[in-house]
Amino acid sequence: MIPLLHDFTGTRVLVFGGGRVGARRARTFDREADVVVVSPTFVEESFGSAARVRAAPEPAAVGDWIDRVDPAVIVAATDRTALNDAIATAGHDRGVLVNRADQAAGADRTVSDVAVPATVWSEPVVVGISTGGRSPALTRVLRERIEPHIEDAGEMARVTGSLRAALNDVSPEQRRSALRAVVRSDRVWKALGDSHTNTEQAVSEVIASELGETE
Ligand SMILES: C[C@@]1(CC(=O)O)c2cc3[nH]c(cc4nc(cc5[nH]c(cc(n2)[C@H]1CCC(=O)O)[C@@](C)(CC(=O)O)[C@@H]5CCC(=O)O)C(CC(=O)O)=C4CCC(=O)O)c(CCC(=O)O)c3CC(=O)O
Ligand SMILES: NC(=O)C1=CN([C@@H]2O[C@H](COP(=O)(O)OP(=O)(O)OC[C@H]3O[C@@H](n4cnc5c(N)ncnc54)[C@H](O)[C@@H]3O)[C@@H](O)[C@H]2O)C=CC1
Repeated sequence: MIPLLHDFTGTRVLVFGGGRVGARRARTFDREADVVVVSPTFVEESFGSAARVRAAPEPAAVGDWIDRVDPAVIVAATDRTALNDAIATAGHDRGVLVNRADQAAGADRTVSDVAVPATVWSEPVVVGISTGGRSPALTRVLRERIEPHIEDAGEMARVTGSLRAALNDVSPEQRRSALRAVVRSDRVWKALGDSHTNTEQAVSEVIASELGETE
């Protein structure tokens, strides 16, 4: 499976199942989409700002729910395999993305079947981790290990994003080498993680030394 990034802003996501997994999926998609969770019961856990609808649709009624909500993604997170099967089929029939929580999608997987990776955010940087459905326990541990390495990446992205725009009076080669020097600089990374150090100054010095050397 190849990871791709989707922008779900302005879309709806329909989750079937109000257990721990349904709640987790609701929180995942709540960052961008309007989430509706349909379930006869809901765990005592945050569902973000998702709308909770108390209902227990039978397999035959799933299509109507999808047509009414018109979601970009459907999540099958109920504890009933036959129902999750019906949800997946109804989603495939309508060309909607389907995420099944109860199986790592087998041989009959289609391009509409999507897996949810573990994610580490340092906005706007995001890291997704998957074991191809083989070992969610490993996915979780890898996520925990990666987290501390990503903490300052969002700030680095912002700093170098502004630099790309600001370095408009040098050649493309110089701009590239300056940006590469900054993202590789231990000094700049250290400054990002330390509120007492002036990041801008560290960046300026790295650039000056880099451009000085290449001129
Ligand atoms: C295929 C997938 C569904 C999909 O596509 O969305 C899937 C499927 C299943 N998970 C199961 C079990 C567990 N899942 C977790 C945790 C997470 N599982 C997640 C994703 C995925 N899980 C997708 C593939 C991800 C990949 O490719 O690696 C994460 C990343 C995201 C999330 O769920 O929000 C989240 C980590 C969040 C984090 O902490 O970062 C733990 C660990 C724990 O809880 O400590 C356990 C228990 C330990 C174990 O079993 O390993 C079972 C068996 C259920 C049973 O036994 O009944 C199935 C079904 C099956 O495999 O058949
Ligand atoms: N992806 C993952 O990380 C994991 C996946 N799983 C799988 O996902 C499934 C869900 O896991 P949990 O949330 O822990 O289970 P759970 O048993 O806590 O939740 C299942 C939810 O489905 C609801 N439900 C029952 N009938 C329904 C209907 N007709 N319509 C809508 N909702 C209905 C129940 O009321 C309950 O809220 C499990 O059966 C398991 O196979 C389990 C653990 C982790």
